[in-house]
Amino acid sequence: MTTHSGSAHSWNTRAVHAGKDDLAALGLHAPPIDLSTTYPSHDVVAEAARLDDFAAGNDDGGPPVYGRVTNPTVRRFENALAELEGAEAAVAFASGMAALSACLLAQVAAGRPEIIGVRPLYGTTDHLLDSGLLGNSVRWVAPEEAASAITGRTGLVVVESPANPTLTEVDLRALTDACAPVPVLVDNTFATPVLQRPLALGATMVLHSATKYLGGHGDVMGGVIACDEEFARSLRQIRFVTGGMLHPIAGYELLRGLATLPVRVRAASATAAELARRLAEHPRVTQVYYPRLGGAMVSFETSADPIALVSAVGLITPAVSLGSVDSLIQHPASLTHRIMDEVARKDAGISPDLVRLSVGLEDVEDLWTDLTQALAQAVR
Ligand code: MET
Repeated sequence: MTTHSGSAHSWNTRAVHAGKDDLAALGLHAPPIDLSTTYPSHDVVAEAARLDDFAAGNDDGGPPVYGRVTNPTVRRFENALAELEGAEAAVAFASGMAALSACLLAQVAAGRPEIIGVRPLYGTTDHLLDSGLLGNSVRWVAPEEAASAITGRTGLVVVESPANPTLTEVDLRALTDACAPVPVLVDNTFATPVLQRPLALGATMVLHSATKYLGGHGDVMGGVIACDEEFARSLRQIRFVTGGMLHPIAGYELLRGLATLPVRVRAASATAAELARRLAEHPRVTQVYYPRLGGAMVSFETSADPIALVSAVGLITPAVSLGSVDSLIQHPASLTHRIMDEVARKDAGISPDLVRLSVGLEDVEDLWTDLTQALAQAVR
């Protein structure tokens, strides 16, 4: 029997095959979707033992017991994403926020409720940390101050790079070296494992809003943490009791999305880089933000009316979210980062003039035509 070994093939090849290596032997091509909420067992004693094991956060790949606890289709996506991020394990949730919440709850429950946050972060992430809703506290610091903010009760350093919405980049290697052994969680949603694998740079956990590039088509919501097996156990324990499990259909769609992730990200990034270059020369654009790392997100400040600009697009869709095959544009101060108060937004460097563009797979000339006509219309 021919099998695909993780080490024998390139990363791009693994993006296509990860999580599916057993399919041919099963006589299948597409991964099966298991929608069972419960699983029959005539061996109550064995079933009880498995449930105890799941409650302790273990998942040995054996038979499931209940759909809130584990699911074979979701497990395929978790295994694939873990492989692509270079992690021992991954734990999937119903959304990126559910995934982040599980990380916070795990650290709060372990008696390490102090979080060190590096701004900017996605607005609701910032709000979750700042509000202390899950029993945590937060200290906001610049990356180079993070290590000196650590105490015996620090549970996590939270950073996003490139960051939502300013695309600010952090030297992850320097940050993780300085903060060790305190765990560093990197939100890798914008970069994706195509452009950056934070665990190889010393991060402890990688967070994805899988809704974005991993899904890639704007039709599936999910979140996932890639980490070592020890953290994965804590996260599964939290998911067991909070019920934030990813739906199996979402697991299927996310696994399907991974296969095209490298080509989607590279194609959209090339277009985004060109748009960033053109925007920098546009008379109504005062500042362009585009990561050194590349990627398909471009943000810019405009002397035009940013709200009118977002309303004036035709081909591009005025909407929050990102990472879809089609381009989306939005005004962070009004929408994705609205929940932060004005002082926090200022601290994060988010200007009221900032517009965030998620570049899709359309032709660059069509996108440029739409952007320039919208910029021309958007008078203050
Ligand atoms: C409700 S606002 C958000 C969604 C998404 N995280 C974004 O940054 O666009």
